[in-house]
Amino acid sequence: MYFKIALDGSDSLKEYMIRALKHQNKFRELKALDHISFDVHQGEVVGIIGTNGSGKSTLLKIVSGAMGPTSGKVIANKKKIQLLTLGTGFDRELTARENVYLNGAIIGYTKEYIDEKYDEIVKFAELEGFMEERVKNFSSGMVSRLGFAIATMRDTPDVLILDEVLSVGDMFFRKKSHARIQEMIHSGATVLIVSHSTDTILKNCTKAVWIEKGVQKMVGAPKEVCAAYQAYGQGDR
Ligand SMILES: Nc1ncnc2c1ncn2[C@@H]1O[C@H](COP(=O)(O)OP(=O)(O)OP(=O)(O)O)[C@@H](O)[C@H]1O
Repeated sequence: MYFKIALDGSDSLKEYMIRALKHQNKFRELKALDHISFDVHQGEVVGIIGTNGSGKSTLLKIVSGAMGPTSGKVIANKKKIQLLTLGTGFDRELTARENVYLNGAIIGYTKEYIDEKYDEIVKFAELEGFMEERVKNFSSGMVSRLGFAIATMRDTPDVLILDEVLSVGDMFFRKKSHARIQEMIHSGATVLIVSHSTDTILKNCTKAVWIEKGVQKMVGAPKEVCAAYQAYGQGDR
């Protein structure tokens, strides 16, 4: 997977467009993922680890179909895959209530579905009494709780992809969100989890994939893969 990175960044979209028309924009290519290949069987819970910028989120976006790879392919039933990331699709100028509808629509819920689930979402996020407040006045924990409640309110899909959603909120909310994710995992879904916590991988996963700087370093039992990753982190990188 290649990304085009601008070499001399424009300060505004207007400047970018003018440069584009004059063919003045210069780019370099960044290889974000290189020859990644692994199988995931039904019911497996696969943990993906790697240091910052290794390509984990890019991989999840490709698997979910949110992004097309430059080359290679993902063989999966795309209709039944759900990517769960937090913090996308919030407008801080809108109220929390408005954001439930906006964020829900982005995820693909209908208005009727959100109407039906609204009270449940507010209760799970523990934001009763705050829903008419603008989100810009919320703490980051409150925003994350709302995002988590919206994203996990639907029935579990066949393939569930979780991008760093297990470290949300304070310790009490984290316990609750962990239980919700466990429920989804144990409902028989195939799950892909990105996490920086090897503890999370060891507790939840049946297989682990370690990706480092876009390259697949290891695929195997979580215990072995996490041990190799930790040894790498402690040594010279
Ligand atoms: N849309 C994009 N355009 C350009 N470069 C991108 C884009 N998305 C990701 N990248 C680059 O691709 C590389 C991999 O990014 P990615 O977000 O997949 O890593 P990650 O392993 O999920 O990182 P982190 O652990 O920090 O969340 C990074 O160098 C990043 O800057």
